[in-house]
Amino acid sequence: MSEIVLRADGVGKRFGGFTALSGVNLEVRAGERLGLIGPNGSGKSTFTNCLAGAFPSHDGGFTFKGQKLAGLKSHERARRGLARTFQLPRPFRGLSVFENIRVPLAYAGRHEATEERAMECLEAVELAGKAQRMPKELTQVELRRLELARATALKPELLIADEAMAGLSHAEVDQILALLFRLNAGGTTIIMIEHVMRAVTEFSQRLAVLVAGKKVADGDPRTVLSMPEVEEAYLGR
Ligand SMILES: Nc1ncnc2c1ncn2[C@@H]1O[C@H](COP(=O)(O)OP(=O)(O)OP(=O)(O)O)[C@@H](O)[C@H]1O
Repeated sequence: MSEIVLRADGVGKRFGGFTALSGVNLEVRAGERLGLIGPNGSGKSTFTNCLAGAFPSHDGGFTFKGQKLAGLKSHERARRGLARTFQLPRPFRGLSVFENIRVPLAYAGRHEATEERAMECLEAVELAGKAQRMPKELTQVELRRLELARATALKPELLIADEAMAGLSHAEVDQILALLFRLNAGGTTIIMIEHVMRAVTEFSQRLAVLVAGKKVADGDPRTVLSMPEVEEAYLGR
């Protein structure tokens, strides 16, 4: 079995008096494809934000590649190999597709040829042909592909894909799935947060389920999805 790349230990987060996450433990192994699911408002994005360093957790913490992440800012976590996509893609609207990838690479201070790496990233998401276009000229699925290129430009070891497929057609979901499978085959560990159940079940080797900020299940997807508490909470049966 491969080594544990990420460990969450008792992660908790409150917003004022509201507890959004409570005592969440999770282990992810190198190269794994994990689906993190749960109903709206169950804490999936809050978990991602705590992990990525967008805001601090109140309790517990994360260990990534054997090192604690507490106190590290988002960009420091990114440099250590942790990447995430945003539910709503946030391209730099005033920059071309190419510059959207090149600029963050240059900012990250990579000494490798950033122009070549930027082009390689666009090729990987099949956007090389649109390198000189502006984000507003892209379709929804192309924006999601650009978001994936941005997130993976620094060759992360772990990618959290937060609802990368919301609102896409069946065929477009397949495009994103194929990209994520390809990234994983190249060695990237992936946590998929998704409401498109077909995609989650096709992709995930394991499922973890959050309900009201607590992890209620974690295991083989078929077993997890047939658990009565998961069916009741998640599928509303
Ligand atoms: N910045 C914030 N301030 C106050 N409450 C917040 C904040 N961010 C999230 N919450 C609350 O925390 C809870 C968990 O939200 P979160 O976005 O993590 O859920 P989610 O599982 O990602 O939902 P969805 O599937 O709809 O994206 C929700 O009740 C939400 O309203």
